[in-house]
Amino acid sequence: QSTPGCIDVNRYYAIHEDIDFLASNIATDEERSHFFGGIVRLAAHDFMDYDKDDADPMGMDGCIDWLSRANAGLSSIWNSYTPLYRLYQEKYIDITRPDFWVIAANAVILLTSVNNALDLQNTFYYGRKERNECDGSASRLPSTQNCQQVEGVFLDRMGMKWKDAVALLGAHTLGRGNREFSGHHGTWDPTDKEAQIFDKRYYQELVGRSWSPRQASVDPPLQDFTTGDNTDRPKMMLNTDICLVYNLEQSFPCCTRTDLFDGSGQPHCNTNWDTQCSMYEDGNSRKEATDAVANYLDGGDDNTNFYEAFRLAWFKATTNGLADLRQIVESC
Ligand code: HEM
Repeated sequence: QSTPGCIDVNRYYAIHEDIDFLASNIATDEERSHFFGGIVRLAAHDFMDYDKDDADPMGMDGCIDWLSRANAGLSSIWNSYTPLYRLYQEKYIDITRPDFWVIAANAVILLTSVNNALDLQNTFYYGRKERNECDGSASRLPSTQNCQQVEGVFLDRMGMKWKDAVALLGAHTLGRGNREFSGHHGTWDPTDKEAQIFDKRYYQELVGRSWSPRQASVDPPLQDFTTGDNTDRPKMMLNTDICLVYNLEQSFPCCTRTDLFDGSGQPHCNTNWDTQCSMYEDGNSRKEATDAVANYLDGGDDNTNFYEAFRLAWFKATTNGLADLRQIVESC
């Protein structure tokens, strides 16, 4: 019998097996991509409320403001009826909620990474404390409006670098947005199958396609970017994704690749938007974001640069401000 709350290697990977099993019971690619993506998003929404300069820094504490619009959709992953929640209740209740969320996300990342190459066990630490009230946490979460949101969360409050922010946003390669949750509908990757693979596809999509502005919703008014034929399942990028490479403050409304045409000479950009989005010039601090994108794209199909940057950024984000964390042990 293991010590309550203790996490050893067996237990850590047992959670991986359980999540793999839950995923295998999901009937469609669309739902499975949301299951994977939703688990990673859940952990991210817990750590993105960290503010190093506030008397109550928050961060990973298992506390989400469930009533806030910023968190809409997370309850389809975590509430008393969901398989993940039930798994926790039945087998892992002695582990704190934030520790469990990180392990669950680590499991998704390992299971969905190419050749199961991104194992985050060596950089996993446990012992996070959980809380049930975190008033004001949702006001620290980023909206999808512009790059200042990205800077506010990752650089100003979480104390990270652009390369970390860009690596973390690469997680948008998993899962989808839903019109009933955030109002931004579609996937960053071209298919629901690809939205279940944790790889550098997000960056390839970001720089490789003509993204044109789209009105995502009228009420509330939301704008994002889309590409191609959207009849059955839209593809999307948020302003906070596009702005890692393109200077929207300077050139919006614009299309990201006015140089791409189809076989009959028609531009890939939506014909309403024929202005080219500009890129950041040397000296602009956001150029660091673009350089990070280029770095993660390096090496053909090899994901090493992205994986190693993600490992570091994820470690920082999931341990930010926390002391007394412990490495998992061989045996409890
Ligand atoms: C500027 C920061 C961010 C913004 C503005 C943002 C915004 C969004 C939005 C609007 C959605 C769609 C939600 C829905 O409709 O269900 C979403 C989904 C998602 N986000 Fe983010 N996000 C950010 C950062 C992150 C980070 C740091 C991670 C993880 C490291 C992450 C992982 C995901 C994943 C995996 C999904 C898909 C969820 C699903 O399939 O249900 N996001 N994000």
